[in-house]
Amino acid sequence: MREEELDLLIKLLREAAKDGATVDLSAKVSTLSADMACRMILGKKYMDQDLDEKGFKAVMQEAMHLVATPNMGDYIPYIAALDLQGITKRLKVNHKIFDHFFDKIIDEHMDSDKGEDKTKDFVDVMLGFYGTEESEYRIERPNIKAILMDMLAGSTDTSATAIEWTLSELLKNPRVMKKLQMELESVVGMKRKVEESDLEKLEYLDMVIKESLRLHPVAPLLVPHQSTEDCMVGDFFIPKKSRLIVNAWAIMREPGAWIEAEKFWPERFEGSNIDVRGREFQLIPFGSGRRGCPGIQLGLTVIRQTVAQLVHCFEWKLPNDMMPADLDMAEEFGLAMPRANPLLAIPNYRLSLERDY
Ligand code: HEM
Repeated sequence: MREEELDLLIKLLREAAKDGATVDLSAKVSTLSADMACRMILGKKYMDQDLDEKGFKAVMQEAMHLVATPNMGDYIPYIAALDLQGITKRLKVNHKIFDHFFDKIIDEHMDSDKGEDKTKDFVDVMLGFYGTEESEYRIERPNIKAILMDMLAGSTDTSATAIEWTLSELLKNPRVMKKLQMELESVVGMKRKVEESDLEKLEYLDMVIKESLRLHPVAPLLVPHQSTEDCMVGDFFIPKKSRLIVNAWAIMREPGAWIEAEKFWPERFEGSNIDVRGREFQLIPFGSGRRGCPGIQLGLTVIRQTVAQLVHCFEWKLPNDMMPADLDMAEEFGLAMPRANPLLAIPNYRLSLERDY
């Protein structure tokens, strides 16, 4: 189903390429990522209006923004009830929108055909444990909704943000774009599209994505953690129950840990065993340890497959004869850190397929 969704996007971009049109890549990738996530988690695609008139992306980004905004009430508990920044009020409105949406999805799944040969999606699996007395895993409707929220929030904005930053860096660095296209030409060839099974052979692609996640971590401050016991970190005493915020963005640009830390230079990973799984603390785009990201494998597959396909199928240039060096790379604040301004580019189809897809 991931392949089907990506094929739809490629088809749309081929039409744009015929007209020489400029494409809003940020919007296209965001829709792709939301559609993939909905199909994998909820079993089908939902239209923007199914959630709210503002649309899926806007409502999800509002949630991300609100949970990342420092709330004075967390630090001065006796003013929390006053909700001086209006965060609680806005979160309640946002929560209601998701709550109705998830109720609708659960009801649809409960009413749908339970035939033996029906392919089960993630919601069906959870409903298998719903209210049962027999299983040790018993979950109720609020648990299902919370898990759905985690899965959707974890998988939509994150992959889309990582893809838009990688494409931005490639457009800003034509040398790297060319080198990646040459790797794709030699591994995949110009007569077919990239398959998921090609990904493990694409070593330069892997370095490009690592380098992009290093400079543009999707969750720059990870997710707030709390210490379960008193401990020492270096010379610092951290009391039990402290809120801990890890500045992954700063760690991954730390000049003591990286040569020319600000430079986009994928070759730094050549022959290096530093990976993104949080075993080496200088590269932690998915966090580390027991509360590290559980969706890492899926996230990496979606990013690799999408970037590889877009770069293999099309030449890209910036609109209005903009020079690569002039591409703006401003960041937007939130739990996730997308581009502040959409990435616009003009595609030009470059494959000569043996068969049309
Ligand atoms: C590019 C893709 C992704 C990136 C960069 C990413 C990044 C992260 C980061 C940095 C954290 C916090 C880790 C920490 O604080 O140590 C996290 C947590 C989490 N991620 Fe991801 N993620 C991605 C994709 C996904 C996907 C596809 C899913 C689910 C399908 C997912 C589900 C989660 C969940 C549930 C948590 C919370 C884990 C916990 O608190 O125990 N993520 N992710």
